[in-house]
Amino acid sequence: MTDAHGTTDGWAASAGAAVQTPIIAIDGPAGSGKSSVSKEIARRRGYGYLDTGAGYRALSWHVLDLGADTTDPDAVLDALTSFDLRLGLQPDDRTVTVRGVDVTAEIRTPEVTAAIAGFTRVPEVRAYLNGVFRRLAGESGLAGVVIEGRDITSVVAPDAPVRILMTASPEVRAARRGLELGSDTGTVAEAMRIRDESDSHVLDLALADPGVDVIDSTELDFEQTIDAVLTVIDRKINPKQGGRNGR
Ligand SMILES: Nc1ncnc2c1ncn2[C@@H]1O[C@H](COP(=O)(O)OP(=O)(O)OP(=O)(O)O)[C@@H](O)[C@H]1O
Ligand SMILES: Nc1ccn([C@@H]2O[C@H](COP(=O)(O)O)[C@@H](O)[C@H]2O)c(=O)n1
Repeated sequence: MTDAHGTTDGWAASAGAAVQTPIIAIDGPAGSGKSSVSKEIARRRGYGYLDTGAGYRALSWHVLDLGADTTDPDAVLDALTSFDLRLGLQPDDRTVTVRGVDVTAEIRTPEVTAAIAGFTRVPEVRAYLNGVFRRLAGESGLAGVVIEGRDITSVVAPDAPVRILMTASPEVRAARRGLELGSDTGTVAEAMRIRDESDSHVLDLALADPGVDVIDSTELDFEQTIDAVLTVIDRKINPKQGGRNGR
């Protein structure tokens, strides 16, 4: 596990500074496949995997645990002073701790998930978390880090050599998530609609930045999606080889 409060040498100090660790930046709406695809890419390429949503979830848990109001910007900013977050970068270790407490399961509860929306529009909070994410990736010493979230291609790592926006139709995303959770697709679809709406201020699905590759997995199975992502990575990181599969 890596300490989120490490020193700030190198590229981690600011968004535009020199990047030593190649970043694969992946964004997408809820259920678009970001985390499952990013983890598999990290496994196959020996990269680290950084789930920025887990950072937002951990902060939500922390503020609630302090008994503070997640919709009060001052309370959330106060809470940052005691936010001792540890996030693993190994794709098969999802452990998240806050102040030494293992919150890996708690951060996925509906209560914690719902409370995140209270502070995601506070610029200082986003800037703080972005600094944490950049430090974690920049100090990892790994051959590469796949960072996934909502604003990675646009804000956290706009200079990343590989930037991908993952999409899938709302119906397909809800069906996949419903299958995963064993839940009713209609209920899942409604929860996703609410989250997509709330997240629309950080992720504009209609407007991928120039240079961002859009991968729509609506008609793709998991393996085909991985193949599409690897093709983009190889085209962007090893352009002289003409990309994976000669593309
Ligand atoms: N191409 C695909 N074909 C079939 N199933 C897929 C595909 N891509 C992802 N899935 C499945 O869809 C579900 C949602 O994927 P995942 O959890 O990776 O989404 P996410 O974008 O990280 O969601 P969230 O933002 O809510 O965490 C998972 O069960 C995953 O295995
Ligand atoms: N870069 C990010 C990542 C996440 N969020 C917010 O956190 C919520 C949970 O994220 P998951 O990836 O675990 O679903 C998400 O709905 C966003 O509100 C964010 O703002 N920026």
